[in-house]
Amino acid sequence: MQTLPFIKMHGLGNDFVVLDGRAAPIALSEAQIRAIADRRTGVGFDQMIVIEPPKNGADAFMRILNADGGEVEACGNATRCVASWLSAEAHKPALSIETVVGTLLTNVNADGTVTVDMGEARLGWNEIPLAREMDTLKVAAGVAPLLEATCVNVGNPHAVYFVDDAEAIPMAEIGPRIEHDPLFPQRINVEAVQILSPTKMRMRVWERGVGITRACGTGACASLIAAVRRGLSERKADVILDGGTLTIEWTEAGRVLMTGPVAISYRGELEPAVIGAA
Ligand SMILES: N[C@@H](CCC[C@H](N)C(=O)O)C(=O)O
Repeated sequence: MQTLPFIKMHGLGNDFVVLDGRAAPIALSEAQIRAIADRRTGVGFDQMIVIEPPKNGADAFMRILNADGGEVEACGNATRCVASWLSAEAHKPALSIETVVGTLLTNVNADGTVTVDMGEARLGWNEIPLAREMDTLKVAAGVAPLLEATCVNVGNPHAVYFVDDAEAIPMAEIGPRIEHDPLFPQRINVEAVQILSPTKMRMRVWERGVGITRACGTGACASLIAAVRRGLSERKADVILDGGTLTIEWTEAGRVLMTGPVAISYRGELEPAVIGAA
């Protein structure tokens, strides 16, 4: 087995190993992904991204894998990172990137930040999905002090809890219990959100399949949408995460726009001993 080149990127500390599978397919088992995700013996990442040839005429397809090895539908920060990399390569700021749940439009802005149009949020109970019919605005589920969620699907599922003090929430303890609540048949990403003003909120996250991360783009989108639905926020606001700030807008037309910085940390090659660890 040969070495496998990768780029390590991050959006606000939400970090990614990005593999280029356009010229030759890359198929890794869940065990291999987990081995590469190991922060001591592998590289370490929140998500692994495999760029593949487009299936429907976009600029590229991106496959998204959580650190636990499971494939997921959406990752806002990784989409912005991939857009930045592919835009530089293609010498054009605007791209279309396919994912398993649809094609996303991206733009590298003049200041280097990247905006992604995450599409339309889904708010129906069976679109989150929840295990049984209920109003997704107020879902009685969770673990104290997170007891009533607003659920939003922005490609992936989120349970957003509004709190008085986000720093006081023991996310590492509560997050995994909510993630695995049977009400959420596909498990769920968990956000604790403190409203600071109608245009600013603080968000902490427990990511499905990963754990605590410094930022979650789709989580920031879900938080803004949940806050608008509850009358707590304007349609455009800054979401302050552990790793920095994303600007999120839910347009009147229903599109969800996310803007923020991206960075390349380093380029490297995965050794066969790591890839083959499984
Ligand atoms: N970090 C991401 C979300 C990654 C996927 C998530 N853990 C899930 O399982 O849905 C983002 O920036 O959106």
